[in-house]
Amino acid sequence: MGRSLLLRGRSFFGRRKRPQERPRHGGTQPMGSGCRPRWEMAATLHVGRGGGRLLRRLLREGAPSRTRLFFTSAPCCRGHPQKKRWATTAPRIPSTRMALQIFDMNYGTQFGSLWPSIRISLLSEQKYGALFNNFSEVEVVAQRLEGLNAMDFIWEAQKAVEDLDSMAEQVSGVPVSSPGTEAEPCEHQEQPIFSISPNIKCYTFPRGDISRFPPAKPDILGILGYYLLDAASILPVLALNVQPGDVVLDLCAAPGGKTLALLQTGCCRALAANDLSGSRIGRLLNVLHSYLPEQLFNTVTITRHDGRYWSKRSDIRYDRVLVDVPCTNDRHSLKEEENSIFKHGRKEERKMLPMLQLQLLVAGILAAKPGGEVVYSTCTLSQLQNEYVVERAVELLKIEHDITVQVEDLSYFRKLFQSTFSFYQDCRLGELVLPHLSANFGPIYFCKLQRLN
Ligand SMILES: C[S@@+](CC[C@H](N)C(=O)[O-])C[C@H]1O[C@@H](n2cnc3c(N)ncnc32)[C@H](O)[C@@H]1O
Repeated sequence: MGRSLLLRGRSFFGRRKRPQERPRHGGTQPMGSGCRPRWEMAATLHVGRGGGRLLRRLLREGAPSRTRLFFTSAPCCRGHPQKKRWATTAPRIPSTRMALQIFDMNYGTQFGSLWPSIRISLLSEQKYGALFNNFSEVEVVAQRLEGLNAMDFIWEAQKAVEDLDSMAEQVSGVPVSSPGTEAEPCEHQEQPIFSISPNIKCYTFPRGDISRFPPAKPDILGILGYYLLDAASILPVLALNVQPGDVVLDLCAAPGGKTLALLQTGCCRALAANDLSGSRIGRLLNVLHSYLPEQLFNTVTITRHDGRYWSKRSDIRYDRVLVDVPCTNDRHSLKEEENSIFKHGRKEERKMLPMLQLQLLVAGILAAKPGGEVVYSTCTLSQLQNEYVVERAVELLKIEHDITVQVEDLSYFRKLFQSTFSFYQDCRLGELVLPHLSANFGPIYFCKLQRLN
């Protein structure tokens, strides 16, 4: 590709000129404007192949005195269009802005008229929940949280549904099921059975209340009373419906919010917490040490493997598997430059995310025993990383492993938790919590699958 060199005056490539060398009227002064420029030479060289060599020689040996060198974007002598050249210092668009541009393009189409409201919520301050630590001084911590006017949204939701059910019973005279109970099949029974992991408590401030939780304090044993997280990220753990004696795998576990929630159930006979990242495993270990008594450590195994190849490493088949995959992490990507997947150099990695997610989900399902249950979750709104991944995994397991997977209905989550979260109504397979200014949690997508054979 040819390039052209414009030779004018002197001073090139960053060397500061002495004041007497500087043209009095500025270097861009047009010729013939009445002021006599002090440049001795002004020339444009059109150079084809070998232009780089010429430039290096000029730099080494020095250009003629009072000569300025410029690259121009003039077409080269062969008439080919000039390739645009970027200085290495050209400012790059910040990752947060890049993320917003891409979201506007994709989510504008995906969510239509809902997008402006989701967008402003994503750009506003996020709301937190306090995951209650059952292994701390429970009464003191509960009093402290209730004193702040926060409520356990899981208990509130179950109570509200129980109240509705008993009202319905009184009106119809037909018994209806309650949350968390496996009722006998019954012809009259049309209410769904709410099956959620037990013993998990998570405090939130009421809708519209944007108060913040103070940091948790250690008790006399040094154990912290609650863990702050996006309250919607508890929903995938609730959906997993861990039962007493279950052997559980958390395939992408670090930094450990959901691992901690799984342990709060008190149901895990054994829990394998795995992650690929060593530094994030360090954070997971810190979390477990800060929140659990030592005797509970016997039930937890921490490993650092590539989750995609899990079943090649372990023969254990699990009752429950959580696959909380890496994703575009939408809220974080709009706020933080650091570690952003939208950084210039991470474009390829970003494009490959759905493939990585698919591989992790397939590995998670292969690690489940027949009849076992798997929850797939992300913190993105992207259909490509959510529903498409689930669809592809179901197809792939059938074709390549002859394994049948059934997607389970989680629509009762919408009814149960409607007063705390804003749910998207048009998901086909799973559930999606949409950020909303009055309940600024999420985005969290979760979908439950059962391995049938
Ligand atoms: C969304 S985060 C998990 C958050 C965690 N479940 C929690 O609640 O704190 C996704 C995690 O997947 C891990 N990861 C990425 N690629 C992985 C792989 N191939 N195998 C296992 N873990 C992986 C990342 O290091 C990251 O910690």
